[in-house]
Amino acid sequence: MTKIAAHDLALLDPVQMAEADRLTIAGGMAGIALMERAATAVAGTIRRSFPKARRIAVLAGPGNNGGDAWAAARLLSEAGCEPTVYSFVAPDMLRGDAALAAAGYGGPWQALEAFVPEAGFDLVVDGLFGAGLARPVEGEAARAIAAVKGAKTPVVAIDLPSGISGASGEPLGTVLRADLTVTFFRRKPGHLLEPGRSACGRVIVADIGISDSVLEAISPQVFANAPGLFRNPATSPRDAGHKYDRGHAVVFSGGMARTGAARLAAMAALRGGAGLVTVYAPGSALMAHAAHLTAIMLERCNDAADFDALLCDARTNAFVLGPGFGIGEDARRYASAVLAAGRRLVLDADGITSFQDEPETLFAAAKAATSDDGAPLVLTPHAGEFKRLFPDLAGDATLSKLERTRSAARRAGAVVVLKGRDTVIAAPDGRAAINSNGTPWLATAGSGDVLSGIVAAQLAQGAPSFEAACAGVWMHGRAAEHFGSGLIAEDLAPMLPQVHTELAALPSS
Ligand SMILES: NC(=O)C1=CN([C@@H]2O[C@H](COP(=O)(O)OP(=O)(O)OC[C@H]3O[C@@H](n4cnc5c(N)ncnc54)[C@H](OP(=O)(O)O)[C@@H]3O)[C@@H](O)[C@H]2O)[C@@H](O)CC1
Ligand SMILES: [K+]
Repeated sequence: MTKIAAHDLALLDPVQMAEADRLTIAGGMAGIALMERAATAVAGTIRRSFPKARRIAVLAGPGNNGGDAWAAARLLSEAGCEPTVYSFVAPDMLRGDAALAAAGYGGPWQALEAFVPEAGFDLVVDGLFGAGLARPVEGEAARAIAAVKGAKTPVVAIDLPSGISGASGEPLGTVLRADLTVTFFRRKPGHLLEPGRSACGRVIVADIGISDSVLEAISPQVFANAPGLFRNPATSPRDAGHKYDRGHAVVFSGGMARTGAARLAAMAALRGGAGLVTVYAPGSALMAHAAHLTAIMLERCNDAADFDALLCDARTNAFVLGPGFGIGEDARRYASAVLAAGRRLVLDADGITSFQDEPETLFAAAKAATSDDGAPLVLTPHAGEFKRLFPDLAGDATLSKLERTRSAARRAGAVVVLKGRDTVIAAPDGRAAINSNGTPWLATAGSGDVLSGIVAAQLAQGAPSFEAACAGVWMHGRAAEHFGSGLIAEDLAPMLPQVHTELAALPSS
């Protein structure tokens, strides 16, 4: 992972953002100057995105989010708009920079109680609560938010939609839904994690003069998932490349009636960039596979003896176990053998469920196999499968999806990909990424099988497990975007060449 690219993708929680603020002020910039720049970004975005908006209701809270709102109201007024500020507290109750911003305004304002969105406003600006949201939004603020929801007026949120936690994306009391959110310096996890992401609308990140160098001190570990986080080896094939340079992925198949999932994963592994792909199938399933597979190879794997013989081929370097495999002892034995042989493993679906009663066996095998190259195991659970391996984390309502996934990765000694609209990828060393591409059509049968194959392809090509998982999740989402509406799982792998082409066209980092 290159430093600069990853820094562009860093997500800062409210504590880290406050530290960025503190370091910037300690470096000589006045707090009010930062607020003024934030307000300039908000007012400028409004003028560009809503050029016809004249009558603007500006809701201002008790802290610096409110301060941004007062300063933006002044700038909008100077630009010829007609803002009215509705303040949560009497302006003489404001402190610090927010008090200075309110004192500089001089236009019309009223108490928040007087706010009725039906009063002919073209736009509402939400400056009630941002990073400092500390408890559920109730009372007068909740009433104002409900009134905004009832009206059809567009909403621009400052930093975060009020009621959304910047750290977790979770709602705290009544939540405002914005059409556009202007945040500062870097996005926050709450802009990508649901339901925060949906509440934000479009997110614009404004430069307010905080230097990238503060990130060195903060050393963020959470990132937005995007190509800057990974390098796809398939996009830079060596001139005289050999198929073995791109690795040999193996997909375990279930029995005769359940072979489709393995083929979906296998085709995704091949299209995902693995040089060779083989399906290991029980004897009963060989004919079904033979009738369908062409570029993908097939081997009989009936039992441990077959598997031990197959493992002698040291070129097989990345395995997928789970899709359509069946739950039980075979899955546990093969998974443990793959890890013990120093190969890398994507464990999905039935493979995960097979360890429901003994997760510690899996975690111990993953840790024992961890080397300087990092964690050899990638787990790709959906929420239900996650609960089977980590019931306490799944049931802890105080944890965000991000915290849950990071804790699971640490405990398991594995990269954990907790799937969903806001898939979180976490490594045992604390790094995490939040994915935001893809379409609702990805929620379709077999989609997860395809993901496990794409991740295995990146492992086969030698990508470290965290980067492989980030790349796989991103490519999977992007393939769905390329296809568009009506997607079924079979449509994903054929879209991967376009995704490779796109990745290859990006400037190398
Ligand atoms: N950091 C930066 O670099 C920059 C930050 N900037 C801006 O500052 C914002 C952060 O400001 P902030 O820290 O003052 O927090 P903010 O969101 O205004 O809320 C705190 C206030 O709300 C109150 N309160 C909380 N929850 C409540 C509830 N449910 N119901 C009622 N009250 C509640 C809380 O009260 P308390 O908990 O203290 O009793 C306190 O009074 C940030 O989002 C961005 O817009 C920019 O200017 C540029 C640079
Ligand atoms: K806000």
